[in-house]
Amino acid sequence: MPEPHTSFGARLQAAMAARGPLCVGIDPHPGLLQAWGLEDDAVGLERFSLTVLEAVGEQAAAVKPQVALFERHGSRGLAALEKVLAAAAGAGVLTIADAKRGDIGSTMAAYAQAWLADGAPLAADAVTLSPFLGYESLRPALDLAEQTGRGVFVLALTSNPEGASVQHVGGEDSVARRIVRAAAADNAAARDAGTLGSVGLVVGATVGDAPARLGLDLAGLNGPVLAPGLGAQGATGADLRRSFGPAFGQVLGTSSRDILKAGPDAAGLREAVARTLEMVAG
Ligand SMILES: O=c1ccn([C@@H]2O[C@H](COP(=O)(O)O)[C@@H](O)[C@H]2O)c(=O)[nH]1
Repeated sequence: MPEPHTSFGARLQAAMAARGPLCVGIDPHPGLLQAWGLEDDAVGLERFSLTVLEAVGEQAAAVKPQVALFERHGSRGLAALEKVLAAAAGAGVLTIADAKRGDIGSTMAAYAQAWLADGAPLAADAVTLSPFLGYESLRPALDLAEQTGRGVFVLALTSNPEGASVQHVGGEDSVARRIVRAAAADNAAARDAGTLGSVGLVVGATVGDAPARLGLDLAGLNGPVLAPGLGAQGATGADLRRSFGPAFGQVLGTSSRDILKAGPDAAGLREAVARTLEMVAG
């Protein structure tokens, strides 16, 4: 019989307890590549990403490669991403592929295979998903993540101001609230087992009082909350505490550009992560 997996929720919970509640984004923007003296090509992407991983992998609870910035280089960019994901796995650093996938169920199964199957070239520890086709359309990914000990982060309240025009709709029964409720139901077994569930949500660090105004029970989610928006988008550690209240302990803050601009010097990157961690943990 195959060994049972330790769930993503449990692994992330342990990493956050050991290293602090910070995820470092690996976003190789063309401007950053140039500032680091790298070419805007697959070699540059790989060098950039491995530099980040080697410098700060041990400080972060997870790293989050932004898939779009690899995809813009086609197959060579994706080959670079495969190497980065493999290097992180080898170094024991959890990876969240920020791919924001979502599709009708039959095709969703293929996206799930791509990011969450054992042995898949692009397998990460978790992937971000978009529930715009309906939360249940994500079921193939939710099921495969559970089978393989991986996780997902479903967009609920995104960090961009335009997100409100969809996510806040519905008053008492807002779109965001439905997503939170559905994810909490999927984490019920983990709650009963006393661990953090593997179905996480994305709620931006920039959303202010929206979680309270919309009545989101994020503490009841019993899963991790990935909170992008720190630094470059203007959010602070104090914003996280204000927005998430009793769910603050589940929050994994994430920052990309604000940390990455300190590279390529490894000491500079480490200092930027330490400063961000201090701001988040308070
Ligand atoms: O609501 C969301 C969901 C994802 N993101 C992603 O996080 C990083 C943020 O980068 P910064 O440089 O720290 O602003 C980026 O990859 C986004 O696609 C988000 O910002 N908001």
